[in-house]
Amino acid sequence: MKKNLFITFEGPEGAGKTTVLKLIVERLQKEGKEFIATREPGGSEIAEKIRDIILNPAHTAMDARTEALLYAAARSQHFVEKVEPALVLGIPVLCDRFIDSSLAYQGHARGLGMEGVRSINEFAIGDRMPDLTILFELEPEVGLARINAHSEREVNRLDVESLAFHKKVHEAYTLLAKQSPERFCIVDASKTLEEVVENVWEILKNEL
Ligand SMILES: Nc1ncnc2c1ncn2[C@@H]1O[C@H](COP(=O)(O)OP(=O)(O)OP(=O)(O)O)[C@@H](O)[C@H]1O
Ligand SMILES: Cc1cn([C@H]2C[C@H](O)[C@@H](COP(=O)(O)O)O2)c(=O)[nH]c1=O
Repeated sequence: MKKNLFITFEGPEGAGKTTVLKLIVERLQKEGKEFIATREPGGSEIAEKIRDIILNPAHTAMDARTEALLYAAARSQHFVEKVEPALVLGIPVLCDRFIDSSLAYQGHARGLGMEGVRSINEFAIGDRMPDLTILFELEPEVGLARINAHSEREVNRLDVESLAFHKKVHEAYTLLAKQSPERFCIVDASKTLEEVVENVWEILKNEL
């Protein structure tokens, strides 16, 4: 049976992706599994620098196309430097956000169109899609309330978009999951953190 080597975590702001991934990483390490965990935008030195430019709240003048191209540039660098080499060696990769974030945020919520954004990403990374995507399903209001409740979290340029924008992001994820049911696995992220971690673990434990 083909192994799902390239696994991405997706979903709206504050859905718990980063927190859950950290806890899953601890479990996998305890079990002595070989894998890498990474994130987008970022995950490599150059891509982290691009992340700083994209997410800087002072960059209010950033054009939507510039934004989409910078995400794709960061993805290309991260993919070539970190993701692809691991996959070639058969090492599983767990990635906090990937191309679906661009389709949802830049393609749908920013209104650039999913097909245009898909095509610049094809230029960036070819046709390599994740094997499995865990979608953290959560109403945007709940996710935004979670991140606003934690004042220590750095607020980025996308966080402060309108509720209407975040509703579009949520709508896009629902659409993407419907378009590719063979790849998406939906987790109810409104449950307690412990429950969500268990649900994700159930999905992943046989994959890695
Ligand atoms: N199931 C949960 N119930 C309640 N709070 C949660 C849950 N999961 C995570 N949180 C809290 O919500 C906040 C946001 O979580 P986290 O940063 O992991 O989300 P995220 O999906 O990575 O968000 P973003 O994409 O915006 O960075 C954190 O303070 C975290 O402790
Ligand atoms: C990969 C990617 C991300 N985004 C957005 C989504 C979030 O608002 C930020 C990343 O912050 P996080 O705390 O690391 O989740 O960037 C995007 O709009 N497009 C993308 O391709």
